Amino acid sequence: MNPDIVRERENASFNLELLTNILDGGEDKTNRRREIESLVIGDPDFQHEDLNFMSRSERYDAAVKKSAQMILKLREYGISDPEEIYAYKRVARGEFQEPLGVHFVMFVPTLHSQCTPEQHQKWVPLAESFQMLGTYAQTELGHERFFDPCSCVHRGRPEPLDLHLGMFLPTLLNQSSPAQLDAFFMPAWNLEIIGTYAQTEMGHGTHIRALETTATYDPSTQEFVLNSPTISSIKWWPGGLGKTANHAIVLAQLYTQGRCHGLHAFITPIRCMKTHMPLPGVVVGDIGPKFGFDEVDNGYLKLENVRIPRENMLMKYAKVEPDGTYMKPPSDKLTYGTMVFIRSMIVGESARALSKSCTIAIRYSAVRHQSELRPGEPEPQILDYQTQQFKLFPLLATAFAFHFVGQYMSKTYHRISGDINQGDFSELPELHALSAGLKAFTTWAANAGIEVCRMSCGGHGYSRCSSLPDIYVTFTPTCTYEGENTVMMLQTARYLLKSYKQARAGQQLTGIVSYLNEPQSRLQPHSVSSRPAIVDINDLASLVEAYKLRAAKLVELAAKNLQGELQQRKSNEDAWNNSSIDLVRASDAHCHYVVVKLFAAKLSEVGDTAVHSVLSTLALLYALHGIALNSGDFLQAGLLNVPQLDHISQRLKALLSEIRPDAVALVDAFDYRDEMLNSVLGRYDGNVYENMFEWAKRSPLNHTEVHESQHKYLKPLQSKL
Ligand SMILES: CC(C)(COP(=O)(O)OP(=O)(O)OC[C@H]1O[C@@H](n2cnc3c(N)ncnc32)[C@H](O)[C@@H]1OP(=O)(O)O)[C@@H](O)C(=O)NCCC(=O)NCCSC(=O)CCCC(=O)O
Ligand SMILES: Cc1cc2nc3c(=O)[nH]c(=O)nc-3n(C[C@H](O)[C@H](O)[C@H](O)COP(=O)(O)OP(=O)(O)OC[C@H]3O[C@@H](n4cnc5c(N)ncnc54)[C@H](O)[C@@H]3O)c2cc1C
Repeated sequence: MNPDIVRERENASFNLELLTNILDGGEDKTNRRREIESLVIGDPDFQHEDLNFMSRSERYDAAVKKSAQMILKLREYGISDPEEIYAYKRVARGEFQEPLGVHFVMFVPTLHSQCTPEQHQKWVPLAESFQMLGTYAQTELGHERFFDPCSCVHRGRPEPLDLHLGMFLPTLLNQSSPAQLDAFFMPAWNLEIIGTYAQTEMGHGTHIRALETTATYDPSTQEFVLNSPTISSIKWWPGGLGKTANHAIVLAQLYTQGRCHGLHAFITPIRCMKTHMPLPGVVVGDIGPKFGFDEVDNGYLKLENVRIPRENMLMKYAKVEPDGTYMKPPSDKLTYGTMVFIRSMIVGESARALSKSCTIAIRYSAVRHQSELRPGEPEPQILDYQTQQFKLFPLLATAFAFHFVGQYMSKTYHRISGDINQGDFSELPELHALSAGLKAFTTWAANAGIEVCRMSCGGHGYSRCSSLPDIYVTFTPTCTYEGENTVMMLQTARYLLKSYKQARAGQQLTGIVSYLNEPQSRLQPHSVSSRPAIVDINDLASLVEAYKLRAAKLVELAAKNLQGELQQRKSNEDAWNNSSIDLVRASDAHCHYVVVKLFAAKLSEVGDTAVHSVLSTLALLYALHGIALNSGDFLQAGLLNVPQLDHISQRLKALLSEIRPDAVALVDAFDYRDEMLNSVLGRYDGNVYENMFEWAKRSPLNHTEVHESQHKYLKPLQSKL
């Protein structure tokens, strides 16, 4: 063990095990998680060469193999609790995505949430399916509960089966009639059906109302005919589509009786279940190498008059009768349910990606010595530089904040989606607004934070042995997929503005936007001199209040600007576009408030004094750092005065020093085993240099002493010059 890192751990002011228990949700949960992680770590079937030294094809191969092994072993061990499945997969996958991800997390849940009782009768009876479930049946949970797709949503490294687990299965679960569930869920669960979620097209990802794929109902054969009418309508991006999947949930414009009824979901067989060859009329393949996601075969799909039975339309909400009569869903946004689900889960993924990056960067900073602080003295640990602390500790605080927000988002999703399943759609708009905004807010912050962590490791951060480049390329698409972040912020803004208008009209708001009801007088702008600053920079409750007032102020500002535009210009749409910078700013402030509020609220649940103290320091750091970064907003809202800015900056420095002795213990509390971090820089024992040397020796370029290019090009060149 590296002596620096040993000393760091000895200096910790709190019992890190207690903090780990808080992060896990209890001591029992920590113990069980560790038990499960050990199942993978001790399993020779999961030992393999570092994927960094493999070609893309080899990585895809290894990822599919790993997915298959994981599924078999989970069933063999009888691990069925979603959190336990998640814990198992987290280690088995390391930084790699799971090829079956979207099958389980998007495909099956979509089926589940979109089937009708009539379809239920037609397909294999439910009970038979449960018998086939084996250990899952033993839990005696309701059909919607025995499989929790949350267990499959986690973005380590991508794998080809991710879309099957991540979107295909969840969509199955969310949108199938019970009959469809019986027909498709078990084959999907048993991987006879490997599904993906094919929504995005080459021409449109965001504006899904403009998708061009058509599904035209033919009553004479009771089939839908699927077509990709243009080049831009080719499905593009779905994970696992290129090589792995044999079915896709295809989102297409439904035509029946000569009318278009908008976007609906259709289970579409794309490859023969025996030979895996593409079916007639199906043109399918891999879209080629990307920024990351090497293990995943993101694919294209062109449909040429592909016929599927009427029963393959997911009909829990909208329906097409045999004669072609269309029946509307209770809400046309229910087709979007899978996206809301994944967005909610991505919030927790932001916390994980950032906490891993902080673990690597902070451990490395504790063992890396560089430059001189005081002449003649040994080189200090780079963690002793104030600037290094300023880079890393606010991110550490952010990782904790997002962890708690992720827990909240997951709970809220389950609560509201439970109501939706019971036919109560009243909280759907709030769920959509919250999940869209927090998905964008947390992924943007984590994405930027991972890169800061990488840079803070100097040159070695650039090496793949640090794992930081992998974490970055794997995580960064969360800012784009499941709803591009700016677009998501604008969706949240739409809800905020609607709520603001309702509040102005005297309506009592509930939920997270209820602060918009507070007396307008508190929100009037005051000149700094005429109004005492309300922020007590040492009091978290006061800071939460300041974030709330800032959010209210920015929502009001956006609303006024929009109103101003409307008075000057012609259409709502132009006015919206001309106010969209303000709208995104308002959403951002709203989300920031939610995060600070939830972090502060978490503290009240912490009993242990030492853990409470260190978490309070982090919460204060998070809140004050956010104010420093956005000081213009707080000044503009009259919540802060200029002298206070200097106090904040002094207080921030003091907080960095307070956190310094606990920094390594704080990242240890995230409890990532080396096998999960897969980072030479982030090793628990801190023995970085010798292991970096060993790692480099395994590079394929070192397999021979002299590379063949010497003989092929350089020697001949030398002889010519
Ligand atoms: C941008 C929008 C939201 C716009 O939709 P729209 O129908 O044009 O809506 P609008 O006119 O702006 O608003 C109409 C109304 O619909 C509401 N709404 C919009 N989305 C939802 C929702 N999900 N749940 C509940 N409600 C929703 C809006 O709030 C509006 O409500 P309102 O009229 O204000 O009451 C939509 O098109 C969208 O969600 N685009 C993003 C596409 C996306 O997320 N694609 C994901 C593809 S799968 C993927 O990326 C997999 C990743 C890989 C992996 O996970 O591994
Ligand atoms: C790794 C990866 C995996 C994916 N997996 C899947 C999958 O499994 N299944 C699937 O169906 N799709 C998948 N996708 C596609 C993904 O969902 C889309 O790329 C995403 O929804 C964004 O849409 P877009 O590409 O059309 O971006 P665009 O909408 O073209 O965005 C480009 C720019 O335009 C801006 N913009 C667009 N509309 C607006 C607006 N209304 N207001 C303001 N600005 C706007 C955006 O902010 C952005 O800056 C995947 C993508 C990636 C990268």
